[in-house]
Order: sequence, then structure tokens, then C-alpha cells
Amino acid sequence: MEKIKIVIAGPRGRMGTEAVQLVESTEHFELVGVIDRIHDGELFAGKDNVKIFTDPEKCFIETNPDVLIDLTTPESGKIHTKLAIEHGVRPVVGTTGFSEEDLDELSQLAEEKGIGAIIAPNFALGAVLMMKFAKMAAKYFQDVEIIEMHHDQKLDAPSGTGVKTAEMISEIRKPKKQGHPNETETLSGARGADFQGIRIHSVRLPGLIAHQEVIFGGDGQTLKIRHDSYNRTSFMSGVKLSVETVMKLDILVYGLENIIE
Ligand SMILES: NC(=O)C1=CN([C@@H]2O[C@H](COP(=O)(O)OP(=O)(O)OC[C@H]3O[C@@H](n4cnc5c(N)ncnc54)[C@H](OP(=O)(O)O)[C@@H]3O)[C@@H](O)[C@H]2O)C=CC1
Ligand SMILES: O=C(O)C1=N[C@H](C(=O)O)C[C@H](O)C1
Repeated sequence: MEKIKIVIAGPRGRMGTEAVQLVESTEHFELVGVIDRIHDGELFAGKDNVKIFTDPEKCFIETNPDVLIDLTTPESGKIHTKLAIEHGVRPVVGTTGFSEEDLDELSQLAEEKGIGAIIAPNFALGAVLMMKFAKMAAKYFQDVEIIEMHHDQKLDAPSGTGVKTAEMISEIRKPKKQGHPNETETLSGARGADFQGIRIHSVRLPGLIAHQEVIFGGDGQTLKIRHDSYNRTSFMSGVKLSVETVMKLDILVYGLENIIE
């Protein structure tokens, strides 16, 4: 089997470090370069054949990769993804915080160029199932709130998973204002973010990794669907699957629920 040539953007980060290990321990994957903000031109982690590039375009031209794995920030991730598609490199993006407009623009570009791309707010299989189950439950429960809980170094709120969950629920649930019609916030933000009437509450604490509870309320009952990632290895089987799958795509897919049947 021919190896899939991979570039990782954000290789020093919490997720990037795990992704480097995944690529290096997978026989049919090959790390051909990394994109970082520092140490341009140096060898990555002392490896003979893996160079660090601060210029993503130069990286794509010099290393000619099949796939870019992006685990950076929303601003950088968007630029990298766009450049990758323009250079015929298939992006697998875990970076969260992209707007709906960003996703539309990237999707259109991928379609124009006929390049496969995957943007997945959560690579953990259990989290994908949590979102799917929440979508199923929304057929029976109209009232729902999302509590997403993360480590305190996370930059974006609400989390990509929180937003994706609300989007998936909204495919089934009609927009509805929840709570008392006359409710007021005596402290701003008390009721959380509002996605078509679904409240998303973001908790940030040291000690946490990535956790989410979706709570449905009905007459005399609640249904809670919860997922916990206790380490970042939990995301790696989804990254591996995405790299393998993106090689067969010619459009952008947003969310692993569209890949895992
Ligand atoms: N889809 C999923 O399953 C998951 C997604 N995530 C998402 O992945 C992203 C990364 O998370 P995490 O690893 O925790 O974050 P970290 O802050 O640990 O890592 C991000 C890395 O990206 C680097 N970086 C920033 N800008 C650039 C750039 N222009 N070029 C190259 N590298 C850059 C940072 O460098 P520096 O330190 O110098 O700033 C840092 O090393 C976040 O958006 C997060 O929400 C996280 C977990 C799971
Ligand atoms: O920043 C994180 O850590 C995570 N980010 C993703 C998100 O925003 O949903 C996925 C996971 O929750 C971990």
C-alpha cells in the first residue's frame, strides 16, 4: 500500500503532539513536513526528513503532501485549509471556531477544485454518537440545553462540539424560545449562548479535558446524554479514519457523523 503523505499544522500543541505520534505509528502514513509559527527551516524534533515551515504555501510546494492535518486556531486553520485546497492538498481539520460563512466558503472552494476535505469539530467516536443520539431525542423532546465543559486553556466558546450538537438538533427541532417568556438575566450571560433557542453553557476549568452533557426536559422527566474525553488519544482513531476517508472524497464533509454510519 502506498503511504499517505501528511503535513501537520500545530505540531507542538496538545492535539498536534498526539497527531504526530499517530502518524508516526501508522504504517501507511508518512509525516513529510510540519507547519509551525517558529523554527522555520529547522528539522522537526531532530527527524532527518521532516522540515518545519512557517510558510504553509512553501510547505505544500516543497513537500507535496496528500493530506494536511490542521490543529491550530480558527484564524490560522482557515488560512491553512484554504491554501491546502488551492494546492490540491486534502485538509483534515480538527480546529474549531469556524463561522458558518467560513464553512460555506471552504465548501464551495473544495467543490470547485474537486478536492476532498473533512472538518470535524470532534474526532472522538463517543462524542459523535452523543450528537447523533441527541438528534434522535430531539424528535421527542423540544426543550434542550447543552453544557459543554473544557480545560481552561481553550480559546473558543462555545466549543465546536456544542455548536455542532445544536445544529444537528435544529435539523429536527423547530426554533423555540425556551424558559419563561418573561425571563430576564440579572447577570448578563446567565442563560448562556442562544442557538435558535437552544442554550449552550460553556464551563472552563483546570482538570477538565473535553466533556459535554445534553439535557432534554419533558413533562416530569429529563434525559441526559453525556460524553467525556479523559485524554486526547480519544480523538486519534477519528483523525486516522478521516485521513483515510478524505483520500476518497471530492467535496468537503463537515462532521464525522457523515462518515460513521
Ligand atoms: N476536533 C477535535 O476532536 C478536537 C479539536 N480540538 C481543537 O483543535 C485546536 C487545537 O487545540 P489544542 O491542541 O488544544 O491547542 P494548542 O494551543 O495546544 O495547540 C495549537 C497549536 O497551534 C499552533 N499554532 C497557532 N497558530 C499557528 C500557525 N499559524 N501555524 C502553525 N501553528 C500554529 C500553536 O502555536 P503557539 O503555541 O506558538 O501559539 C500551538 O502549538 C483547537 O481549535 C481545538 O478546539 C481540540 C481537541 C479535539
Ligand atoms: O479544545 C478542545 O480541547 C476541544 N475542542 C473541540 C471542540 O471545540 O468541540 C473538541 C473537543 O471538545 C476538545
